[in-house]
Amino acid sequence: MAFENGEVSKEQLLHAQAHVWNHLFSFINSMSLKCAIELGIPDIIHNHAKPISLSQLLDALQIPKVKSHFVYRLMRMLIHSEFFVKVSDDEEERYWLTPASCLFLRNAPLTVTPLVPLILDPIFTTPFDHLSEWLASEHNYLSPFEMAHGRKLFELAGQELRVNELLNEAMCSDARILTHVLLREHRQVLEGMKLLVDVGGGIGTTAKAIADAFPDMKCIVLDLPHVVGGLEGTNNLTYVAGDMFETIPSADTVFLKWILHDWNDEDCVKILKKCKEAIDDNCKDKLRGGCRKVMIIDMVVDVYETDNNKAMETHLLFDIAMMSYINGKERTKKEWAKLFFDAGFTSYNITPAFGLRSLIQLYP
Ligand SMILES: C[S@@+](CC[C@H](N)C(=O)[O-])C[C@H]1O[C@@H](n2cnc3c(N)ncnc32)[C@H](O)[C@@H]1O
Ligand SMILES: O=c1cc(-c2ccc(O)cc2)oc2c(O)c(O)ccc12
Repeated sequence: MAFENGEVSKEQLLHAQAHVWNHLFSFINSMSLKCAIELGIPDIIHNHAKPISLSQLLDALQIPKVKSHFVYRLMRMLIHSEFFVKVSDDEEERYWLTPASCLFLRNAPLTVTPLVPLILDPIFTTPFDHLSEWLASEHNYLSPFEMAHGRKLFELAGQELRVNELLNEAMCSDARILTHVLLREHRQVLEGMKLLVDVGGGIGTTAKAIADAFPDMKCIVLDLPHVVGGLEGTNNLTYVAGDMFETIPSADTVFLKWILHDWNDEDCVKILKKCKEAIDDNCKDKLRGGCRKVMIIDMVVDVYETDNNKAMETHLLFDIAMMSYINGKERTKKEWAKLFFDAGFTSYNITPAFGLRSLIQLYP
């Protein structure tokens, strides 16, 4: 196909050019959002308790009037991206929140604000500068992240408190949303369990919510020493510092939320075999009984209709992100099934229970 010889129409040429512009400038979407969150615009509008005019917004931001037009343009961009809506009255246009900007209210129980400093921190964006070099290189770097920083992500998190905190806070905010849905909509999948181990459970947000909702269930959080070291458990919640590739405490249920997408197939099979040992060990202990299974919360790329383009884009973005941070991947139904059978499990079911993520239940 050539533009020069008239094979492609003038409209197609200009459409292609606009497509390129949109694509190359799309990082400005993230950066405009980051700017609004750093300025605290969602909280200002929320605290105002009714749609806010541009001049009221400038006053609250303590931004001089000479910059009014710049803030207007930032808001116009973010209205287009569906983070705010414009409400017009007789005098002037006013801004109000959307469901997406409500997720950025700092003190809201389900806030996602900690994702911004994580995903847009240079530690996490620099690996993308190394993507082509990594693909073309003969070095044995596991990921563009390792090529950029000379260390793997979880190694760096173990060495730099700031990175450890960025990761843990972001995971915690995700766990709050997930448990909100899990405990309201899918509570039955947890019923009857006596002992659950949350493998790579971070600082324990998910396990704590489950332990509080089921006081008769005992929960264990297994994670690396730099994550769980020094954390205090409760009556029915215990922290264990360890390595999931070595030992997973025995339990009737092993819970893996957003773990397997961090690892390649070979490592996933190793982890799943350890999970199977953990539930098989528990079976030998007849006193515990319970319902033996592994619960996985992760993406299944092809559970949605093929015409759900937005869901597909999110899956693809996560897939490239996981490849770049950690040599992980997002998997299709067929790829998941292979891991499960290679690890010795006999059956499984997939429920698209959490928006773009699914609940996979695996049975020995
Ligand atoms: C993507 S985070 C998921 C955290 C949590 N499951 C959640 O979804 O909120 C991955 C977690 O796995 C932990 N992790 C990485 N390698 C591990 C290992 N070898 N043994 C135990 N945990 C590990 C990390 O420290 C981190 O907390
Ligand atoms: O950098 C990240 C970000 C996430 C992430 C994205 C969306 C959420 O709602 C929460 C967290 O997840 C990551 C992850 O699982 C990982 O292993 C490495 C990096 C990140």
